[in-house]
Amino acid sequence: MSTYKIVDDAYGKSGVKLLHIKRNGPVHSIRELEVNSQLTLSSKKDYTEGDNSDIVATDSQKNTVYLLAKKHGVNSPEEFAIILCRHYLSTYNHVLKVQVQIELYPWQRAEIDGKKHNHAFVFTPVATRFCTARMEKNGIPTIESGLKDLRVLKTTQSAFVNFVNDDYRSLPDAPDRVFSTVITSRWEYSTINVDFCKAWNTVKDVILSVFSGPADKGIFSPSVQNTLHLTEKLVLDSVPEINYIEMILPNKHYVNVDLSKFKNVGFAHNDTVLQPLDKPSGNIRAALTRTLASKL
Ligand SMILES: O=c1[nH]c(=O)c2[nH]c(=O)[nH]c2[nH]1
Repeated sequence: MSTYKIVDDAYGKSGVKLLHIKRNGPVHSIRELEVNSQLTLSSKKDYTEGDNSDIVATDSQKNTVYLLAKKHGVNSPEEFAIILCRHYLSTYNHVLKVQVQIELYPWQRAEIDGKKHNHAFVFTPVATRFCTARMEKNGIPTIESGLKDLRVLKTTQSAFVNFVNDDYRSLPDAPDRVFSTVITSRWEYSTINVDFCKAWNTVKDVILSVFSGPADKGIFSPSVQNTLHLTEKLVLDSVPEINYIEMILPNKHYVNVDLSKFKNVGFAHNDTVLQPLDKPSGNIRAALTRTLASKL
């Protein structure tokens, strides 16, 4: 007869959306979040016996998100995720493990005639910020943060040459090409004593500066791989509380259009016309971690 063991289980509510408004006199600040909480219980009788007596309903988890936002406010998404983890573990003896994922909507304070507005905001999707907090009974929370959908493009200072030249190659060397990608990155903190908003902005700024270089001259990239690695190195150098970072860079191709057949159409300018390709894209990924000696 076969015997079985449940090896991985968690349940919760995903897509709990909330807008938190903090009023400081006439100056209002907002956080719009989407929260996903997942609990793992000590007993599996809900799965095996159909006994619901230990289940903190996913509907109650939704209520908890709203109630704790009202009670504690929402500072950074990371801090709010930790508040939720601690709440479940301290309120329910039989909750063994909690994972809270939060996505932050990219609202920015509006600027009117160069002045920051008291209570108007603009949706500015430069990049989406997200985080995950994980905590076990009697443990300490671990935090990972990240960004996604950061789409960038530069028109020069990128090359791709000297790669494998064999019967399968058709791509010519490209000493000067367009470099465009949609950046996803996630990183792990070695501590929760971090200014999470400052750290997130530092990572975003490092990513943009290694990709772009100085405003007038730019910075040369010999490959997506090398730019990815230099970015991760500078992130670990810039934020000591981060001990691991991973980046995924799809290489969004912009290909030449062959206009050589159109001999009778004159071109007054030496402009470039390229065709953006949706698919396929390259897909370059790597993670960088501190070696033991350099950990905090
Ligand atoms: O930066 C690049 N890395 C690659 O691995 C690769 N492969 C490719 O076709 N173009 C590029 N560009």
